[in-house]
Amino acid sequence: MKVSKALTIAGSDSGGGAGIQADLKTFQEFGVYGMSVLTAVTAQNTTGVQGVFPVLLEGIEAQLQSIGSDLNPHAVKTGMLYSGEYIERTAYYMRKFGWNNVVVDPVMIAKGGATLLGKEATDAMKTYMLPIAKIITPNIPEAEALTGIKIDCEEARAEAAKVLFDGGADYVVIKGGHYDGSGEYVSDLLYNGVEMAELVEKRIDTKNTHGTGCTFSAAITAELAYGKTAESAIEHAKKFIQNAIAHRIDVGSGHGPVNHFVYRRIALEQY
Ligand SMILES: Nc1ncnc2c1ncn2[C@@H]1O[C@H](COP(=O)(O)OP(=O)(O)OP(=O)(O)O)[C@@H](O)[C@H]1O
Ligand SMILES: Cc1ncc(COP(=O)(O)O)c(N)n1
Repeated sequence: MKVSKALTIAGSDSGGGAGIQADLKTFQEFGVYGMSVLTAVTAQNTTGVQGVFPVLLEGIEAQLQSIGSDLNPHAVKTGMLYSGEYIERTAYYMRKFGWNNVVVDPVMIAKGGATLLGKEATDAMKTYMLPIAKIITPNIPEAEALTGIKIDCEEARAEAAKVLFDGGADYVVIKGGHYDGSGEYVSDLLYNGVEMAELVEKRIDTKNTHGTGCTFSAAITAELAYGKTAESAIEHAKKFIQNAIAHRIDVGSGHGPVNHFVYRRIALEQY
């Protein structure tokens, strides 16, 4: 049986809510064969990040070479890339193997405030990752860091989306989870170089939002692996993350994860 294959290049979250674990769980939920290149190990749980331990650069290159020489993913996503040097080498291998269905989630800071990407790496993200990104999915603080634009209104968000498009991404999604936390709705802005569109859903009042960004971008990647268009992949991923936040599971005492197996659970509940 032929299957669609997706690769995540990201950090490990020992707590299982974000990073590689969120990505692989999401790939599985979408029926896509998941593969991983680990960039860093984090000691992490629902209360925060207790430690960050990068994988040797040599180890990252070896993993990329192993995947590229044999497994040929249909789509690839990046998450926590740790440093400018790691970004540059990762981009090199992505180009070398001709991976062009690429979703870049420019992970910089964990929800609890821990730094997951060195400040010096912002330039590397712009130089090496933006030009190979089919879709880039920053949250508001990440879009601000990448563009230098303070996003405090819709015009500023649209301006930032244009700057990221001009930097080389084919599609820009600036996520609204961090935007106006008191609003009734949460909106993500999608820009394809021609028009701006808003993806709007009801804001769910919950503290279980750990890993929302990872899960959302992994769902987009899974859909791209199936051969879906970018627009349709983003739309479906938005519905998935909404369901995964809404059908909450309770794990840990802090900011819990989203429900990665929500579709399976809904299917089981229907019996
Ligand atoms: N409370 C919420 N209710 C509904 N949707 C939400 C909520 N919080 C986030 N989202 C959605 O989840 C997705 C991820 O957005 P968010 O802005 O939280 O990304 P992020 O900060 O990169 O996530 P993380 O860093 O936690 O992985 C977006 O589609 C966003 O609209
Ligand atoms: C390994 C890893 N990658 C990404 C995130 C971002 O997720 P969040 O902002 O929800 O903490 C994380 N916490 N850990």
